[in-house]
Amino acid sequence: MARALETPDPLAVAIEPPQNETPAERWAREQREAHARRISEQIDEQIRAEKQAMKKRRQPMRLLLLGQSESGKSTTVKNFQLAYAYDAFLAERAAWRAVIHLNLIRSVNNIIEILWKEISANSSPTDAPARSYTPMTELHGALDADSDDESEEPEPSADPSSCPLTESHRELMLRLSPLRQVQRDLERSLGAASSEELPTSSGGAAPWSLGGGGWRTREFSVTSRSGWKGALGRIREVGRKSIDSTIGRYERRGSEASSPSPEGRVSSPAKTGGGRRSSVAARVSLPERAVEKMEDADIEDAAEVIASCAEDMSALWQDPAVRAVLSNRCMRPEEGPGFFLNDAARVAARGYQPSNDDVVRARLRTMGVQEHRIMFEKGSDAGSEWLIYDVGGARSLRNAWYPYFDNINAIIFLAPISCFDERLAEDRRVNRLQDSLLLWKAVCSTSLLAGVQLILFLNKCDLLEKKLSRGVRVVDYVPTYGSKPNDLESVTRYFRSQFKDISARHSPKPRVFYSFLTSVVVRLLLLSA
Ligand SMILES: Nc1nc2c(ncn2[C@@H]2O[C@H](COP(=O)(O)OP(=O)(O)OP(=O)(O)O)[C@@H](O)[C@H]2O)c(=O)[nH]1
Ligand SMILES: [Mg+2]
Repeated sequence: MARALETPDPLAVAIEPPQNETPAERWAREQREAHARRISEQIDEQIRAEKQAMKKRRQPMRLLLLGQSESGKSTTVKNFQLAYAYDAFLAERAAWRAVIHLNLIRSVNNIIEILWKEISANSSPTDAPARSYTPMTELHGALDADSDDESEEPEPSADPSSCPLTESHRELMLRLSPLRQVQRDLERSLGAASSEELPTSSGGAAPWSLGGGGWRTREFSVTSRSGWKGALGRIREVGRKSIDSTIGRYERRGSEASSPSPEGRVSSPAKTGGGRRSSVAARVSLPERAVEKMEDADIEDAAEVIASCAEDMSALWQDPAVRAVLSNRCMRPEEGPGFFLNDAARVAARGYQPSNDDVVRARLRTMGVQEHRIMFEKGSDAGSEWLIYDVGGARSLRNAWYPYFDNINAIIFLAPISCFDERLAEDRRVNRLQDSLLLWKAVCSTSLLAGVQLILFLNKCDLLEKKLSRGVRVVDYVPTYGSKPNDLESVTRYFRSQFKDISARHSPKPRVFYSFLTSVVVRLLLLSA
């Protein structure tokens, strides 16, 4: 033990300065030691930074998509999935078939509504169809921004000779009448998101900014795998049924719900049950199903009826007289969401499987907030995870946004700038562009988002370009536009400056303004930055 204490510490011996060290040697040694210390500290710092970065990388990037209804939020998510989570996209692709079918037949039914209205307006009171017409919410027509007139369709002249529709058009429409019931069945199957009706809202553009309703918990949250996709994902191969009996069921339902009486009149849904059926609609008579709940097999039934109507649907859309009626009423269904009539033959065909583009173009309203998890498989972000929150943009759904403002890294705000001449579906008094600007202002000024990066997508530039080239004048709806040229470049520059100005004036602290001109329906096409 005593020997051990007498032994010098080998470490101290190793680092002690050499004996007989001259001042110059000492200075050089100290320089060397200081340099080694600096290097060591640098290495420590580097290790610390790498650890931090790794920790950060494990934290998912949280991205929130905001914007009014039909601004393109869900379409943007589909684009992200296509680019970065293709396997997940593929897994869900087949489930979109029913949505696309619903989109297709909704266009057909809406057009038929207009045609009946045209016939009714040009008929004498005795042979006018006795029915009430549901408002068109999906077709985009011209609007007068300053007008308080709530009517959506210009009334045609009441001159019977001016009506281009003939008896053969009536027959075509009657043959397609089973699609009304198919629409109802698919809507029931797909749930509230597929309904055309939305509660009107008195909450303004940004209800959370009014206080009170903004502090709700995430009660509306649903994940991307729940809801209708889950239900449709369970669809299994069902035994093929007799096409005739399937069509017969729908013809019976359709005839009772809305097909014309033998005099060619259309009975209102309230008048179902009585009366004789037309020769077209009553080929097969089957007992009414007791249970109305849609099952997997019913979706297949709907697909069969749609397939049997494929030719008639194409004929309706290609018909010059039908186009003339739509055009007279300033109706452009082809510019509305979820328009598939140009592809009716393909989409309605038996065995149809949606393509990637079909899925991107399909329209299904988002209810509540959907969470999408994307794991980057390649590129500089490989291994990192993104959580994308896609919200329902209708005014009545915006209260659910506020809880998602917390702990978010970035927001993509979509403003559809082609909508400068359209009204909000939830509140017909409000111009859609005006609603987007109000919403943008509320988002910019929300203090909880003061440190969050906002990225603005001025979307639907493809539709804007079409509209402008048709001669729709921005100044007629946005008087402050003045006499500037009515071309894409000038219009987008003006709209962008409006959004930029709001960001600069209403952000609680300075933030960089990032904006892009986009047409997300054509693969998140960034037209310019
Ligand atoms: N032509 C064109 N259509 C677009 C564009 N972006 C979206 N759409 C279409 O507009 C419709 C509505 O788009 P969605 O992405 O469902 O809109 P959303 O913002 O999610 O709407 P909500 O879920 O109601 O809030 C879809 O049918 C899209 O295909 C675009 O840039 N150009
Ligand atoms: Mg959506």
